[in-house]
Amino acid sequence: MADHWGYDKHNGPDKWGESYPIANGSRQSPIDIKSSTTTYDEKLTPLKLKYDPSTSLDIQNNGHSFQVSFVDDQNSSTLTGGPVTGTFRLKQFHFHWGSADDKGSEHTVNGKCYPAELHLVHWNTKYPSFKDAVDKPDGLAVVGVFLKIGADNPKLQKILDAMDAIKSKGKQTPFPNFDPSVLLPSSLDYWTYLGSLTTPPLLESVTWIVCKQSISVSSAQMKRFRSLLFSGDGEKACCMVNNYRPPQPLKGRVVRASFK
Ligand SMILES: O=C(O)Cc1ccc(OCc2ccccc2)cc1
Ligand SMILES: [Zn+2]
Repeated sequence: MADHWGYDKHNGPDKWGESYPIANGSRQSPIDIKSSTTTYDEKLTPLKLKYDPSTSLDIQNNGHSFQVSFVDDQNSSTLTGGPVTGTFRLKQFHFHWGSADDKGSEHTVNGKCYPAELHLVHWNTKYPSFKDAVDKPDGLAVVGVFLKIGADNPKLQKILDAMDAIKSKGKQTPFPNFDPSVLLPSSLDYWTYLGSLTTPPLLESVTWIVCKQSISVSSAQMKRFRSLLFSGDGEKACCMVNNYRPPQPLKGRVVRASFK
């Protein structure tokens, strides 16, 4: 792929395998979660997410999504329990969304798409840093939360208010004192399986933890997400929409449920 990867016809998910052969690997993400074929595992413990708002740093448009990054030099914001062993540190969260309310999530449930999906990215502290963890089979744990069209979600307001400052690729602005736990659903029941990054380099290093319960977002709020640009200042404006990879083959993997 001559140019950088993206989500267009010429550089999108169907083309990623040309530069990243692992795109056709044995544990790629996302997947369609077929609830009737998941297995309840009583050994799965509750997910423990402990987030310290003082670790939130900035919000940026990276040309593929927008992401909020966190200070990760201590165990201040962590994921423990659930399907993982040890302590994973929060590095960043970002979203994937569509050009309309009928698509946008990466994981699907019984073939159903949601208009957006939140990913909270954590790395395993058995490794010295995110960069060391990102290519290890047990390196990352990503919590996925579906966004479902409903009432305005006031918990998204701080993020939406920052969007004007990060409209185009490369823009970044301080984003202090944000508690990502306000974005979690009331129930932390989850599905879990072994998968990958859903963007290049598509590394097969993610323990996925997908929440069964969604959070709300209004159509008007989704329109604000779609006002962001993939393009940088001075480039032909290209709306940031459909930044999602479609479901990938399960290839014999088991999806476990933390709930009956
Ligand atoms: O949440 C996802 O979509 C999975 C995902 C998780 C982490 C991630 O990090 C980007 C990154 C990968 C490798 C090196 C540097 C940065 C990219 C994607
Ligand atoms: Zn993601």
